[in-house]
Amino acid sequence: MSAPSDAINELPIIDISPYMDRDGADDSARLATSEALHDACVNYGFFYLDISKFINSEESEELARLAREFFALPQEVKDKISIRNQDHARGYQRLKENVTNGKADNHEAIDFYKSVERPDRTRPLWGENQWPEVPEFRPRYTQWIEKMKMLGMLVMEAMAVGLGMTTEEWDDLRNQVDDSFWVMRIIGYPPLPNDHDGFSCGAHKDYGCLTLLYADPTRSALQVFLRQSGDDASEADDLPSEQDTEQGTWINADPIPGCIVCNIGEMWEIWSNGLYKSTLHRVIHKSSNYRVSIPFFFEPNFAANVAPLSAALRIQGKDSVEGLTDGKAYSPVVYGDFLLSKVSENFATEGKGKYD
Ligand SMILES: O=C(O)CCC(=O)C(=O)O
Ligand SMILES: [Fe+2]
Repeated sequence: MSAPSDAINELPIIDISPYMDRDGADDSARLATSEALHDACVNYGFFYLDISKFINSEESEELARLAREFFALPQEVKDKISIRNQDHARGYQRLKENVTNGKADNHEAIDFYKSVERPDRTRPLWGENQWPEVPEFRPRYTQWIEKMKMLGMLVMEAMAVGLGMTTEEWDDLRNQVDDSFWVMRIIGYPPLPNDHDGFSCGAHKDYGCLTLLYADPTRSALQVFLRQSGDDASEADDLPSEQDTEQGTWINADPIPGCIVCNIGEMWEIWSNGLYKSTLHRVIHKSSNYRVSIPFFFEPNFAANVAPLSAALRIQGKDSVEGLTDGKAYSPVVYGDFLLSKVSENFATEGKGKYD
């Protein structure tokens, strides 16, 4: 397998500040951000978001420090908040407890989901979050969740403009994400031995809406699969090939100071009727340090009915899904049903509900 190339010159960097600073930025700055997002979603499905005006680096570094403090605890202390005590989704998962493409992932993690009104730990995903007893952990991460929810909403609005949606169309889309059934994972990656042919996290697509990933400065860990232009997306859908393929290459998406990595999940692929790509990615971490990453999955509302958007169909020269005669429209899904079907597959085979 050839070494992945450096993504820094390949994945675009998008400044979201025109959408954060309503008074300071003019319409043309916002439009430039939206157009850049549109291009990035058509061509890559992955990009860097410059959030330096929104989050200072000490804040995210402190999250990584708190995560390390938890992962360094004895196994039996970490197991006290195991997913097995709850709904098999919320809580701690041991090293290699997660499986992707039939292989154990070389990481441990804690998952948190949006709280539900009447928790029931016997119902998949419907339990309560379990917080480590590490001092400051809960308030710091709670603050992060609030910021990521706000950021997710701004990126959604900017993407709606990039897709050419009218104000009414954006109102409809906003109603599908304004009570986001978000997920936050805190992941710890010990190094993979150099001669190991496994994965820290196997190749997968995220299946929701937007992933907002803060990762510590470790390089050469997260890799993104870029298709060669002109390839038919459906060919690459059959991957997850873990090998280099004819159709594309794996590139590194190394952290850039002041930026987070953002990628779109399968819900955006449906909304955009395939115009936007949900892109395969994986983690191979072989450096000597313990890596920490914190993906925040900004998702649709649990009850959202996700279907191709008129704005995407207009770009594709199709007036409406009903009018399509070639049958090439993505099928709608109710987000919560889709999520449960993914998680229950894991319940059946693994006795647990891994998020992705
Ligand atoms: O750790 C990373 O960089 C990526 C993790 C990831 O892709 C995921 O949790 O979905
Ligand atoms: Fe992912």
